[in-house]
Amino acid sequence: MSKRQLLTQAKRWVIKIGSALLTDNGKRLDTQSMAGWVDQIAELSRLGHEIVLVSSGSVAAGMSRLGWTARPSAIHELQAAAAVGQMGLVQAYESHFDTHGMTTAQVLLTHADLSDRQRYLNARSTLRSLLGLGVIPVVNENDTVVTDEIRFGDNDTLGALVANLIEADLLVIMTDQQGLMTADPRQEPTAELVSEVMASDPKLDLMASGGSGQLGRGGMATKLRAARLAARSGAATVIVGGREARVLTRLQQAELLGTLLLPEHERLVARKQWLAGHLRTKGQLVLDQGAARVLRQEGRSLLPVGVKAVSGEFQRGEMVACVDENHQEIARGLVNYNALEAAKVVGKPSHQIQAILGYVDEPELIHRDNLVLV
Ligand SMILES: Nc1ncnc2c1ncn2[C@@H]1O[C@H](COP(=O)(O)OP(=O)(O)O)[C@@H](O)[C@H]1O
Ligand SMILES: N[C@@H](CCC(=O)OP(=O)(O)O)C(=O)O
Repeated sequence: MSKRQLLTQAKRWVIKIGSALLTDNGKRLDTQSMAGWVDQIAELSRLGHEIVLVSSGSVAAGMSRLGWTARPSAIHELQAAAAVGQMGLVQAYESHFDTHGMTTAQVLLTHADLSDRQRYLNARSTLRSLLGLGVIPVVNENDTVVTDEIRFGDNDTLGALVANLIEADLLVIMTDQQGLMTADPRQEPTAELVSEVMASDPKLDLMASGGSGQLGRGGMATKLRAARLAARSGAATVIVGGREARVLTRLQQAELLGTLLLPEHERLVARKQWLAGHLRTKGQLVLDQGAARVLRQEGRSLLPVGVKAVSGEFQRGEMVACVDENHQEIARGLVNYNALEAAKVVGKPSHQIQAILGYVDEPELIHRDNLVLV
């Protein structure tokens, strides 16, 4: 199977569109191109792919609405432009998606949001709910409250963080070059396109060391870093020229476009390695014999009904150990309920969670994707 078949099979895509591409010479939003990408995203969605769009362009759109011709350097002016421009940006997406009968949602995030556990979980469940509802989330940085990000314009990293957050299979970074080239094509006209490579390959650092274009901020270095970040949760990345005709649908058909950066491990393996190695356990769940057996032998999710006792203090999303009746550890995983809630629902069938807690987040205590056997 060609590696490009990965793209046809990738269920969940994060598509990042950079400033360099979105703005018509930095003067205004290129709404005609935006309409073209929206048409393709609508097509991908009809084919069963789930899409989160990460779109830059608020600063440039704001500059044009405010009648500014040069990008300001003062942070508060950039933030003001972004606040004005974000309105135009989401308006343009909303109206184009509407022609396909599709609904969009605006999600503004900061890197700090994603490093706070509770906010991370909230962002994750919001995005998952939106995808479940068939809505297209349109994500940008919350420029009103950030400083460095707006200065370095690093939506590439945001795209990768979103890919990690929703466990995407694929991150597509659309930019103004055809992909990652052997050198910055603005300086080296003979530079050639790299078609397929492992994201971790050290020789890429030198290739991507050139700066950015006039309008973009991050250049290739942030795109490479984003691909490596996405690879940590097992997602592949494609860096591709967004001006190429029907670029997204052609990628979906496994056509050789742009640069494919591959992860070392497939998504679930990468995620489980990360789970196993990175988190401390905050509590324990004692399983009955049946639950211990299905976890060990069939790799299934852990339901509350198979748990006899809960100990420790843990929050939703934290790591707990699953032990058998002899206190032998079987597995560990990220728990869907906090210690108090878990204590109330253990031993009970999942359909009773609603009646016991007054709400239900998930039917499992630990989903199998979040569970590693030890
Ligand atoms: N090896 C490379 N291959 C392709 N582009 C490169 C490379 N090194 C640096 N660049 C520069 O990166 C720019 C794209 O990044 P950037 O301007 O930040 O765009 P965006 O707004 O899409 O994030 C290109 O226009 C190019 O000048
Ligand atoms: N959030 C800001 C800046 C983001 C930005 O420029 O990022 P990038 O497209 O990666 O260079 C905006 O929407 O203009």
